[in-house]
Amino acid sequence: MDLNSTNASPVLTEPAPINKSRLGIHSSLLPFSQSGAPFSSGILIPRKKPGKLDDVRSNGWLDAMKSSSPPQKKLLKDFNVEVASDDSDVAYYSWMLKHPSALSSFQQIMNHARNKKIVMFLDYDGTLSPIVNDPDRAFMSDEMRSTVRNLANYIPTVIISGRSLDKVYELVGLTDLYYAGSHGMDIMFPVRDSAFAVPSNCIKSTDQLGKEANLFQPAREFLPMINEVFRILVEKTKDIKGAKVENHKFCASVHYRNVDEKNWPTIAQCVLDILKGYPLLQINHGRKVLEVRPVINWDKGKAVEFLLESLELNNREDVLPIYVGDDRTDEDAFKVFREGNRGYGILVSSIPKETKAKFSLKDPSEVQRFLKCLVRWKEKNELRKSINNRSLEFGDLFR
Ligand SMILES: O=P(O)(O)OC[C@H]1O[C@H](O[C@H]2O[C@H](CO)[C@@H](O)[C@H](O)[C@H]2O)[C@H](O)[C@@H](O)[C@@H]1O
Repeated sequence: MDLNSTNASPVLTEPAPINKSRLGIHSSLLPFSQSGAPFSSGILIPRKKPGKLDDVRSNGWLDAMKSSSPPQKKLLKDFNVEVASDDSDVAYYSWMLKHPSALSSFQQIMNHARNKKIVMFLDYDGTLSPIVNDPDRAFMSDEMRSTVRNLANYIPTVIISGRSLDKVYELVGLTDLYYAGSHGMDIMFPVRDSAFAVPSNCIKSTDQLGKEANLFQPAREFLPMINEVFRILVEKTKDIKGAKVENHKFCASVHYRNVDEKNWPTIAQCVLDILKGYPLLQINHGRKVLEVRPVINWDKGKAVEFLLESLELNNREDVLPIYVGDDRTDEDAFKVFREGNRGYGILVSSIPKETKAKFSLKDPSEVQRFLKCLVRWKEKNELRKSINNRSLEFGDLFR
């Protein structure tokens, strides 16, 4: 990805022509035509996508909500598998033939990693922390934290999450990592003295340790809009029992995990009605969550490419990126690896799911085992290298 070419770049290299993007966002970031009626705040709005249905029953939202984190039986039915009592295991194991366990394929993955630099991308919720009812209590275990810390000693490690950058940093609490929040719309990366051309719309900031860092925020102009919508969402959903709205800076999440299923149409219709006033915002379906985000052409896949580029590790034969995630938003990163025939996507799922990931892991405890194996493999390699170096030095004594 050439970050400064106007075609591929998400980044403005010159001031945007005013009639193209009053938001200051390059047209390559907007997925469809921008000729439309002026927005009340003076922002030019894109023409609405044709054929969008205005009712949650007819536009597929309700179906998507029901199938997010579905009970096993329902999902197996979706996979056309006859479900009778224990058949779920059979279905899972036959799915694993297509997406083998990253644990049992560990040696195969490491064979491929030989003489390559691994870069690890880790999603947070459902990958490092188990899915729980209260998003404020989705903590990773101390053991997982120390595993990730050990990993980062050997391998550049990025945490990439739908949560805000600050929140995910607070939850992970490790300094030697890279972080991307708001589904990759808020990226902090180190300042380097190198050939990497820092995109012109990056801002200088400081990281958690007070060190100079770059911030890349391709949806920065949407900040007031997201804040406004967040406040409206909170207000309009306050009487729906169990509903919870989170502000993740460049996106807002409306949780319905704790809402009675009979009220799902109400919460969905409420979000849809609010979004009718904001054509520059769209909805993504996560795990029992509706995520409101800008319509810019940016996702976790683009963020992964951006981060690799900024670490000067993109499109290199000697680099093996690995991405572990559990969510639909992680599919964008899996797709980048699969289509580019580089790197490995690992889906965390205990049920069969349609995915672009090559491998699978059942749950966060398997993720931890996989990361531990990687640390051990790295430790052994380092030891081997230092023994080799020492025997070379020893050999020098006799030369
Ligand atoms: O990209 P991620 O790090 O996976 O974040 C995705 C969303 O994760 C959180 O919600 C999910 O986890 C919650 C805690 O386990 C769970 O209660 C919820 O149902 C899940 O959707 C987070 O709260 C969202 O804002 C993130 O977008």
